[in-house]
Amino acid sequence: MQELEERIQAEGTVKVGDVLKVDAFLNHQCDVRLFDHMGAAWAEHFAGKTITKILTIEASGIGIACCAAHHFGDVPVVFAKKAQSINLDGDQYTTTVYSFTKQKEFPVIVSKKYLNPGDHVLLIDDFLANGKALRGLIELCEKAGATVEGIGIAVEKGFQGGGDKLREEGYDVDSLAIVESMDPETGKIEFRR
Ligand SMILES: O=P(O)(O)OC[C@H]1O[C@H](OP(=O)(O)OP(=O)(O)O)[C@H](O)[C@@H]1O
Ligand SMILES: O=c1[nH]c(=O)c2nc[nH]c2[nH]1
Repeated sequence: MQELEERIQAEGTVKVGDVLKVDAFLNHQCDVRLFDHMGAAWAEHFAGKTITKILTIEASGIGIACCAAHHFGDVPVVFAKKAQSINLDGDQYTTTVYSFTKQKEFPVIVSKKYLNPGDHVLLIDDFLANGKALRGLIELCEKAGATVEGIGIAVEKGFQGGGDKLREEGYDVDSLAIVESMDPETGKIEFRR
């Protein structure tokens, strides 16, 4: 998606440790017009599929998923929580995920009320790096008996391999920008073509 690639080139910075910082528009300050355009791009890609629910993971996937939902008939958006809470009651599907930016393991929890065997799920997230967050969401869907119809990602770091492994396994992964290489010393960012 050209608009997203241009924003990354204009406002993104490359940090050591394979971190691309795009918090001016994607995952701290949020450009909702851009999010809307991203939702439209995923709707075009997944046009032939029936989507009954969007599933994401807190925190950074939530805003993007909510904007995308408008393009899928305002389907419900469910986000997996990364901490237990007195506000979480009843039976839950749980697993654990290693967080790329926080560098520690988190529980990942969805109430059984909000993920069902009849659901046809689109997974949405801001970043795809090693694929840990998506693996957690896929596991929750498997536990619920829900079908993963596709995966919509804003920025995939292709050189970390998580996305290509999922594609090899047959998942339909639509990443709107795939960073093939990035250099913290020069700041150069190259996209997959
Ligand atoms: O493919 P992976 O290696 O799993 O990396 C991608 C995940 O990393 C980030 O989550 P993180 O927990 O780091 O931060 P967040 O709380 O801002 O969502 C991002 O939001 C994705 O969920
Ligand atoms: O802001 C972010 N930058 C990244 O490079 C990244 N990788 C996973 N999650 C990420 N979030």
